[in-house]
Amino acid sequence: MSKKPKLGQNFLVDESACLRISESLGDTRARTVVEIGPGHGAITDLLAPRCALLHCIEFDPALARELAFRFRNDPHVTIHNADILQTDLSQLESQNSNLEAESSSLNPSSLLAEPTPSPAATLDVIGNLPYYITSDILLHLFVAARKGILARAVLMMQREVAERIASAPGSSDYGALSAFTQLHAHVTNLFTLPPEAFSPPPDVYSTVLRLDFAPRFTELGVEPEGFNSFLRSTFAQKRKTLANNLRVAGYSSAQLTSVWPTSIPAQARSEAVPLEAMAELYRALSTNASNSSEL
Ligand SMILES: C[S@@+](CC[C@H](N)C(=O)[O-])C[C@H]1O[C@@H](n2cnc3c(N)ncnc32)[C@H](O)[C@@H]1O
Repeated sequence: MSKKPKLGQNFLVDESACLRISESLGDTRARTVVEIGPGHGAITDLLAPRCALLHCIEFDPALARELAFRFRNDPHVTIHNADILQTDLSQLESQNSNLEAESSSLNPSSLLAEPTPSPAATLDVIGNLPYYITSDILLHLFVAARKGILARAVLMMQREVAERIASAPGSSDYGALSAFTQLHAHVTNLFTLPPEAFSPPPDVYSTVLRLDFAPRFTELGVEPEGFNSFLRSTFAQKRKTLANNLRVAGYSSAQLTSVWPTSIPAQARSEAVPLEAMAELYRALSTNASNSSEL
C-alpha cells in the first residue's frame, strides 16, 4: 500500500488527460471558471487562455504562491490560497467586476491591470479533486447550485465514488451521495484514468464526471431546504428501512401509515426509492403536519 500524499496531492501528469479535462467544460471563452485544487497548474495552464475569468482555490500555501507567480501577468486569473470548503462561491461571482482588488495580495501586477468586465452570472467549476474530501466538496457545490450560481462542473474523483454518484435508485451502488447529486444535476460519466496518469500514483482508478446543474426542487414540488434535510434523514442509517429512518427523525408510525404512498413498498430502503417517490412522501408528510397543526 503506497503512502497517502498530504492534502490528496496526486498530480496529473498525463498531458492528453489534462487537455481532455480542460475541454470538457465546452466553450468557456465568456465564462467565469473556478478551479478546485490547481496544484502545480497542470489543468490551469490549459484553462487560463480558454476562459474569461479564472478563480483557482488552492489550500497549500506553497502551491498557491507558485501559481500566483506564474500567473502574475494574467489579470483574469486569481489565485486564492484558501480551503474550498470555506470558500463562499457567491462571493467570487460578485467580485468579477472588481478582480484587481481581490487578487492584489497574491498577484501584485494585477494592481496595474484594467478592470475586467463581469462576463457571466453563473460559474463553472473544474477540478481534479483532493479525494479525501470529495463528498464534502460536492455538498458544498450543491449549496451554491441551490442559490442558482453554478452552471456546470467537470470533476475528477475516485472511480468507485463516481460510479456511486451516477448509479440509478435500486442498484447496489445507489446511496445518499447519488440522491443528492441527482437532485441537483444531470450526471455524465466522461472517462476513467489509470493510477499511472498521476504522480505519485494513487491506489485507485479515477473517473471524470460532468455535472450540469439543474436543481429539481420546483419540478418535484418541494421546498429546497426542507426537502434537503428530509432526504438527509432518510439516509441517516444505512441498514434501516426508510420508514424506520423516518421514525428516528421524529415521525410517528400513525403519521407514516396515514400518508404512505402506494409507489413505495412498506419495507423499502431509501436506496431503492426514486427521488420522485421521496418527494411525494415528503409532500404528503408536510401537508399532514400542517393539517394537524391547524386542528
Ligand atoms: C489531486 S490534486 C490535483 C492537483 C492538480 N489540479 C493536478 O491535477 O495535478 C488536489 C489538489 O487539491 C489541493 N487541496 C487539498 N485540499 C484542499 C482544500 N480543502 N481546498 C482547496 N484545495 C485543496 C491540494 O493541495 C492539491 O493541489
